[in-house]
Amino acid sequence: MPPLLKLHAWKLAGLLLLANLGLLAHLIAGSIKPTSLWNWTDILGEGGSALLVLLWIGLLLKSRPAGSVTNLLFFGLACLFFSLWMDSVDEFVQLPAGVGWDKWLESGPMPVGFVLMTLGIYHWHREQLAISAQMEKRERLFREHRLFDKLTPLGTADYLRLQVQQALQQSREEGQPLALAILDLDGFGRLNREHGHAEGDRVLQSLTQLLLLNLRRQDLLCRLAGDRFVALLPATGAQQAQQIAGELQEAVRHLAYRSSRNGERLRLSACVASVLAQDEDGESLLRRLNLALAHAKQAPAVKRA
Ligand SMILES: Nc1nc2c(ncn2[C@@H]2O[C@H](COP(=O)(O)OP(=O)(O)OP(=O)(O)O)[C@@H](O)[C@H]2O)c(=O)[nH]1
Repeated sequence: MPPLLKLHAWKLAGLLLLANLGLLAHLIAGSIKPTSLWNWTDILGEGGSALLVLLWIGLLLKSRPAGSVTNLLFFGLACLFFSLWMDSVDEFVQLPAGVGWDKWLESGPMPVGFVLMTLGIYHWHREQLAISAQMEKRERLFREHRLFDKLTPLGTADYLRLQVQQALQQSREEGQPLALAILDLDGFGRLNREHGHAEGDRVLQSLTQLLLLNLRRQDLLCRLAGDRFVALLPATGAQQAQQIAGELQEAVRHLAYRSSRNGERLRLSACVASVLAQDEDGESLLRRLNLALAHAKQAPAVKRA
């Protein structure tokens, strides 16, 4: 049995039974009209409408999950179908004068069907709103996923921008300082060329773990680009930020990273800088941070180390 019939067998059997009972009642009470009396316009209009409603019922049951909304829509459509079917039957069957029940069968289920359909469509609308709200949540989650780096478990530059904006607002509200520290590996391009891109990836992953280990719980580390990382340091003054940046630089210098090819030690070093947030927006704060790094890079290596 097709799944559609299996799921809605009772409903469909009930509709079929009612439609046949209606036909039977007409056949018992009346007689078939001669074809010369058939009104083809009515037959096509009413019979065609009944068939279309049957098609709607099929599409409805095929496309919707079983449940109360589907039932309301089904019974609504079933009433419309029954009315139209009875209307079509009296085009072929002549009932004796004085019979009135056929008018009830034709007109009675129609308004009931419209009421059920209205209720069904109203609940369908509410169901759609709930589904849309769920989709929106998923979409937000998906969008936020895109803000995370693929290589490291860190946020991207876009994520950093969002977090900096929020942190600036929070620091203003709480009257706390906010600082940013930046770290950029030295000669990473050369490391890539000499040891391969895959080795470079592993260096970035180890470096990420190292930096995270050396930061506090409240700090946020993001990967700004390539070999450049930024730490957002809430409730941190200029001096403390400088100290944290210096510690990160030291940690990188002491990292005993061994290449995966022959286990040789790859010596790493990094350039760091830090800035204290002023009364400014996130973009200008990040611009100042990059500028501070550019200045630090220009300083002689001996002075930096
Ligand atoms: N392995 C690897 N390399 C990357 C990735 N993203 C960027 N890079 C490389 O990182 C290098 C960064 O180059 P630069 O900005 O010149 O950095 P650098 O070679 O360390 O130069 P300085 O910072 O001036 O010392 C480029 O060669 C990029 O191809 C990545 O995800 N994985």
